[in-house]
Amino acid sequence: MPHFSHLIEQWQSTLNWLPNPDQLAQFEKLYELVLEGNSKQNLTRITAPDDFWEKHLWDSLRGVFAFWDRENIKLIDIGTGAGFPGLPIAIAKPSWQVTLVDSKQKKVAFVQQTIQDLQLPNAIAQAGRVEELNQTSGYKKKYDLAVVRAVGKPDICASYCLPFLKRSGTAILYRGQWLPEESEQIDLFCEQQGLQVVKQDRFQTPLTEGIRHSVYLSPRSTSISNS
Ligand SMILES: C[S@@+](CC[C@H](N)C(=O)[O-])C[C@H]1O[C@@H](n2cnc3c(N)ncnc32)[C@H](O)[C@@H]1O
Repeated sequence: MPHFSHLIEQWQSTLNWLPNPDQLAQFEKLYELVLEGNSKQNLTRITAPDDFWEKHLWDSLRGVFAFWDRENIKLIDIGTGAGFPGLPIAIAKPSWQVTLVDSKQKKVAFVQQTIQDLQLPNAIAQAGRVEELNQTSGYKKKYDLAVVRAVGKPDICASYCLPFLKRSGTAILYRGQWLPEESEQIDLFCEQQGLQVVKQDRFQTPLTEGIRHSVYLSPRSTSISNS
C-alpha cells in the first residue's frame, strides 16, 4: 500500500519538484526497510508515515535545496545513522555521488543493505569515525558538499565537515532551532578557520510547521545559488 502518494502535491509546492514513479517507489521501499530494520536495531523513533515523510524524506531534501539544480555533486553525509539525509538525497539526485558515514558498524550494515535493496549505484556507505576519515587521502578535500544532521554542537559538526571539502565546497548543518549563542559560536569558529557563514536559512516543515534551519558554511568568497 502506498504511504506517501497523498503527499505528492507537497513535494511540488514546497520544493518545486516531483519524484518520478521509480523514485516514489524507492521512498516507499526505504520506509518499509527502515521499519523492518527498526525491529532489529534502534534506527529511528519516527515511524508514522506522515512523520517519516516530513522529518526524514522532506527534511533531508530541503537541506540541499539550494543546490538542487546542480548535477554531478560529490556529497558526504556525516553521522548518517539509518541513512539520513544521505539516502533520500541519493534517490532524488541520481547524478550525485553520495557517501554515507557512521561510526556504528551495525547502522552502516543496514545502510549498505538498503543501498543494495534500493539499487542505488550512486551511494556508498562507509564505517568509521569522521574525524579520522577526513584526514585520509581518499576523503580529504574530495567533496562539494558535506551534510550533517543531529550529530552534535554546531562547531563540532563544522569541524567534522571542513576537511572533507574542496576549496569550492560547502558544509550544510541541518539544525532545528538555531539559538543566538549557536550563531555566535559558529561565527567565532569560522573566523578562526578562514570560513564564512554563507547563509542561515530558516523555514518551517510543511505538515507540522516545525522550525528548521540550514546553515551553510564555505571557505571565504564562495557563493550558493537559489538564495
Ligand atoms: C542522532 S544520530 C543522527 C542520524 C542521522 N544523521 C539523522 O539525522 O537521522 C547521530 C549519528 O552520528 C553518529 N556519529 C556520532 N559521532 C560520530 C563520529 N565522530 N563519526 C562518525 N559517526 C558519528 C552516531 O553513530 C549516530 O548514528
